[in-house]
Amino acid sequence: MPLAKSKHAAGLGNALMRDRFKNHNSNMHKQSAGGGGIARKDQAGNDYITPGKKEADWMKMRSVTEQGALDEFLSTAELAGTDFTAEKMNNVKIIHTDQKNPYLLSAAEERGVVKKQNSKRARLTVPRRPPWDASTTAQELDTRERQSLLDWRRGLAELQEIDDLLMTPFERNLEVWRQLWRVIERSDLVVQIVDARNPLLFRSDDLERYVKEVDRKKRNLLLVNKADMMTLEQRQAWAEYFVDRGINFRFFSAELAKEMNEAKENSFEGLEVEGNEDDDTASSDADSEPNLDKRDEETDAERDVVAQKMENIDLQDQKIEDEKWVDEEKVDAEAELEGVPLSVAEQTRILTTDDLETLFLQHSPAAPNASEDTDKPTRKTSIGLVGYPNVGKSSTINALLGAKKVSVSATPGKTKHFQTIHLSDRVILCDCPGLVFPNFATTKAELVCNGVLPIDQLREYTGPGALVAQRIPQAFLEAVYGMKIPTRPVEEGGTGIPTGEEVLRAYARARGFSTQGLGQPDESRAARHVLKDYVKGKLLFCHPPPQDPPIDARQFNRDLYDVAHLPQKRRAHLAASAEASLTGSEDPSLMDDPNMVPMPVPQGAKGKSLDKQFFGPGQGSGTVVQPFHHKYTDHGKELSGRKLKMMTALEKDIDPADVKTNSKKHFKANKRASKKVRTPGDYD
Ligand SMILES: Nc1nc2c(ncn2[C@@H]2O[C@H](COP(=O)(O)OP(=O)(O)OP(=O)(O)O)[C@@H](O)[C@H]2O)c(=O)[nH]1
Repeated sequence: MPLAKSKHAAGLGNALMRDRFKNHNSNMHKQSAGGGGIARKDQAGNDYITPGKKEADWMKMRSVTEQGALDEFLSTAELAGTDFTAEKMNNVKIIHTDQKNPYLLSAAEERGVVKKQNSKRARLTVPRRPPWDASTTAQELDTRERQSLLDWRRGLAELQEIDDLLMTPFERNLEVWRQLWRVIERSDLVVQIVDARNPLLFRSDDLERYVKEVDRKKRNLLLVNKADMMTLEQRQAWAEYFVDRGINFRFFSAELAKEMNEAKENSFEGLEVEGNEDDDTASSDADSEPNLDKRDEETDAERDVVAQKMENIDLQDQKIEDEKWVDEEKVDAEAELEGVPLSVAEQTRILTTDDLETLFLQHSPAAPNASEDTDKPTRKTSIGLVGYPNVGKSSTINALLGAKKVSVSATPGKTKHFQTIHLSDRVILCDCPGLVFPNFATTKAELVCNGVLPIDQLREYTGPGALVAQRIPQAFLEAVYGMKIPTRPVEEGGTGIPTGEEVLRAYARARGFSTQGLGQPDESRAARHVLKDYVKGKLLFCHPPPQDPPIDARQFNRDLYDVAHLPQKRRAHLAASAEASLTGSEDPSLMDDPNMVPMPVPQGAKGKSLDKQFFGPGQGSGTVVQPFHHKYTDHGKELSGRKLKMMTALEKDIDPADVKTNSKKHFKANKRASKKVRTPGDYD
């Protein structure tokens, strides 16, 4: 029998191997056939497959950022069109294994790294298009472009490998850079869009230099998008930083602009309905408000929201007026050069789409030399829009167009081809594919938190998890997620701030995410959810501008963690809880939830220190999503009996194995059943 068993086992193993390789080979065969690849044999009898034209076209616009060692080596060799052996010698990588903390840096280490980065910053360049003229053939230009990109990549590889500096996963695909070159060549104004939460990570100052190299007359603008995520104070701090460095910048929020567009549209629709006398629902009495009376509740609610939005927009204008006391003399250096002196109030204002279009028109080709008899430019003003994936280029264009003409994605990397959009008969927009510029980063964890490295493929989550725990105050995390984060007491060595592990375990328990086997809280899965919330801005953190001594980041962000920044549903819970405590009545949903933590209610109706311009109800709340309801469920039904006991045990940190079961047989059945338990998060 034992012989028979082992024979059987060996047979199965071999069969599996045969099966796997058979499938693999046939898949490969199918792929190469489907891609239109051409198979060749060299003199030594080796097989080569080159991608067919169809496949190459599809592949060439793919964004190439992070490459494995082999891919990097192969593509470098391909660009160089040279011999593999020689390239291999130049590309030897030194792997450092002696780092104390592989994921995060201590404050002292970070200072050291930043100092080193600053000394090498001049080498962070974007690739230049090699010079060409009418006599250059397409073939020659192609070769020169490849050579230029190769030289550039070698320079950056040196920074990474010899100087041991961590960099953003910058774009390596020549096709994508070619798109950027075209956009720059066409544009009168190149708008670099950056995420307001960390403008310097997303900004390439060398790009601005390059724009000027191409043509001195071209202008640069740093458009700090997602400014709805900042307080006025934060915008002031950044404005000061940009002004000091002569950077031409403006704040914008595609999200707010969209809300304003919608509010306007809705109010127009409202007016139309009210004014429509042919409407069946209209009363014959012209003095009354017949249509309003006849509207259903939903429409009334919509009107309230629109009215609230319009009120906030008025508030914004009022506040801008109020702010004019601020030093009117201080002007933006480059803006002044361009003849547009800006007050500090203007610098910190979030532009509307109309403002932005007016700003674009100031860069009309005819504008600088416009004489009395030529008030019309000879051609449309070209505006290039450039930036990392997901900074909001499509949203900005949509907001400018006032209607959905370009699809907006929540996944990075949607815009892949440079496209032109006629904004008006005077302005044309050139939308460049999202591309990652070479920049320094302190840790990979930082890149993950900034949405530059994708979360779905994340294996090392403890570093980014720790950053979230350090940055977002515990009370806010607890209030957003309706959970309690148990932390190690200070007497036992705790720091008073939860660790990443503590946050992720608490979240996993609250959502019922547990690992297979021992059923421990699934921190990895929790990390993916929490990090996505951070990237979306549901867990909000804005980087302060660098200065010496550094600005305290917690202090800089303190006004972002109040009730007004909680998701709508959590706010409703808190309001109900406050009311219940005043009236003495019980709100079962809150009283039953032992993990619900009260948030400090801010002074004043909306919080004393809030930037009311942009954080009124509904304003800039695009980042807020519905929080989960903290109840264990099985296919939508609330858990009961043993399953609930198991989950509760997990929550209390009791080993589920210690939970009493009715019988062994019953336990096995439950175990089988519990494998099928899916929480709504499984399908996220
Ligand atoms: N809060 C807030 N979110 C924004 C703003 N602008 C864009 N977003 C969000 O950011 C995400 C990315 O926006 P997109 O417009 O698709 O970004 P993109 O730069 O065009 O991205 P690619 O198409 O990948 O190049 C979306 O989830 C938007 O809702 C803004 O001003 N405020």
